Amino acid sequence: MKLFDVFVKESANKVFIGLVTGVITGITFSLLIPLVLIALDAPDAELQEVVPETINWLRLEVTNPVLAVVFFATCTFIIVLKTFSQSLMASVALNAASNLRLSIYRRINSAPIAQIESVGQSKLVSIVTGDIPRIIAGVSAIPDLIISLMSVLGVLAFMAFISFETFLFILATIFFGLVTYQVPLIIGQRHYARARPIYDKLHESIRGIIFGAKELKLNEEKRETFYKEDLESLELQIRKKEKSGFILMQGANNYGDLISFLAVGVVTFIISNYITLSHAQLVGVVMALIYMISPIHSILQCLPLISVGNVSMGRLNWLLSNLQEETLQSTQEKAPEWQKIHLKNVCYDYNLGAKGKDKFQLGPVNLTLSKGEVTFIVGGNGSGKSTLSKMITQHYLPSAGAIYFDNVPVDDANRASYRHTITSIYSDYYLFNRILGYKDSEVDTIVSDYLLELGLAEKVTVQNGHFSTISLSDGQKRRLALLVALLEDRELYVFDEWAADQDPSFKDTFYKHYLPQLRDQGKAVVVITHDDRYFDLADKVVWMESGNVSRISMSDVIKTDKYRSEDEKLGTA
Ligand SMILES: Nc1ncnc2c1ncn2[C@@H]1O[C@H](COP(=O)(O)OP(=O)(O)OP(=O)(O)O)[C@@H](O)[C@H]1O
Repeated sequence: MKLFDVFVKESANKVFIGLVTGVITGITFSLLIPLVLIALDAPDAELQEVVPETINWLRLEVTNPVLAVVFFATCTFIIVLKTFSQSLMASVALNAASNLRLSIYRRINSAPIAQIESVGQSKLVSIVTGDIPRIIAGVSAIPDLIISLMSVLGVLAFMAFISFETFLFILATIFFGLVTYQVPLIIGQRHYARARPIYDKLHESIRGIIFGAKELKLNEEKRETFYKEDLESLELQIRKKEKSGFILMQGANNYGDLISFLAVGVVTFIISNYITLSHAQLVGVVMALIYMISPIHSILQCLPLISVGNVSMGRLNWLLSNLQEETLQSTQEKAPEWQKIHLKNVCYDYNLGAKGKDKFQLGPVNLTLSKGEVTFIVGGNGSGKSTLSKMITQHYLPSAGAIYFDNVPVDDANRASYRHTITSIYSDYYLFNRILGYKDSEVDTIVSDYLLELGLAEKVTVQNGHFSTISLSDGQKRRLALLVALLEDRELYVFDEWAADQDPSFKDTFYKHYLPQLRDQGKAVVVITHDDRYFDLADKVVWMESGNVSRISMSDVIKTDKYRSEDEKLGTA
């Protein structure tokens, strides 16, 4: 997609009307010049007989009143028409810009999690906050460019009318000016374009300085190294590239501003030696050229914006091709009732095609999860617990094998419906400051009860579904996330190390109260945990090792193991 397509696709009709009115404005503008020339030079003899040459109007002496009225009426007409044309084009540009932003939000919203993770947060943020505004600026410059182009075309038409040969000379001069203007402009833009990938790295470093502030604060050497190598050096690279880009572009702009005068010089000093022009014709051409300074200046102002916008458009196109929409069917349909989830030879590959230590393959995993059952997934760091759970919650799609809800395989046609039966709290969960999907105060009472139950009532209140604050401790935030999950009342619950930062008493409450409660309500519950003290509370424990399920223990075995190990401890005591 090109920048201009974004603009035209928004409303081709309006763009066409804007173009036509732009042309009329340009041509009308050119008509002012002969009017002035006539008034200055050769008042019409017949006109003089009918109308006195000078009249008194509001104590002002007005020469050639008929021409004066025509002149000011034309000026008013131009102002009205130009404003109309600009407003029309600007409204198309603003709509295009806003719709573009909305489509990006929608695309991110509907992209598969794996693709969002693979693009990376920094690049995503850099494109949304850096490139989109540049694209918007580029799109917004298109109307000005078009209207100014039309004005220039109108004036050129007027010149062709005065003297076609002169017009050809001027056209050649302007063409030469515009071509030579492009050289520094293109080099300048290259410098800007080279700065963009450095911005991506800088965004990552900025995240480091904000989110790693605590770590850096405690180690002067680390802080200095990070500052120098990851911030200062990138800033210096960006500064260098942008400075040279700016100087070249500024030089190009100044040169561009003089293109019209260049033409004036050519007409005054050169063309007059080759083509015979009357004094009136010469004055007319020079006036027209001087008038062209403003639209040419505007064109040259717009061109860099449009071209920088095009660079950003390239990055956006890259993002769009790497962030595809999931081909899911509408979520309106309710998923069929289910009792069990079966994972059959399910595999997942990060970095498909990668080799060696970059490659992690999960599976093939065979596993059954049941409603009314609490399943713990346990294992060492990096063994694949979260990856497995993200497949269970339908965030990652298996690269091989299939997941069945009872006997129904999950596919694009029903995935959205099954997702509606699932809720999860991952370790990188995001806590919204309100309860989404509920209207007004209908949830306030039930949320207030939960806040009391979760020990948060003194910290947080709720009004019309909005939490009074989410500036809470890590453990408290997780309790609020648990509240939201409980409120959703889904059929499958997945908790990824939810209890990791809870105090001992609440950890106990989670394992001994909430998990059994969810099981008694007939929910399927999956808990990723390292809390081996509570393993015996699970109905099933799935042990992961290097991306594979190494063992599945049922509750009676876990309990026997636990008592055996406690006996052993007592025996050795
Ligand atoms: N977004 C990702 N892109 C590429 N590889 C990834 C990604 N996320 C995880 N991995 C790799 O997959 C492997 C398993 O990660 P996973 O998060 O599933 O482990 P885990 O058992 O949950 O670990 P932990 O107990 O530390 O949370 C790791 O080796 C990791 O490097």
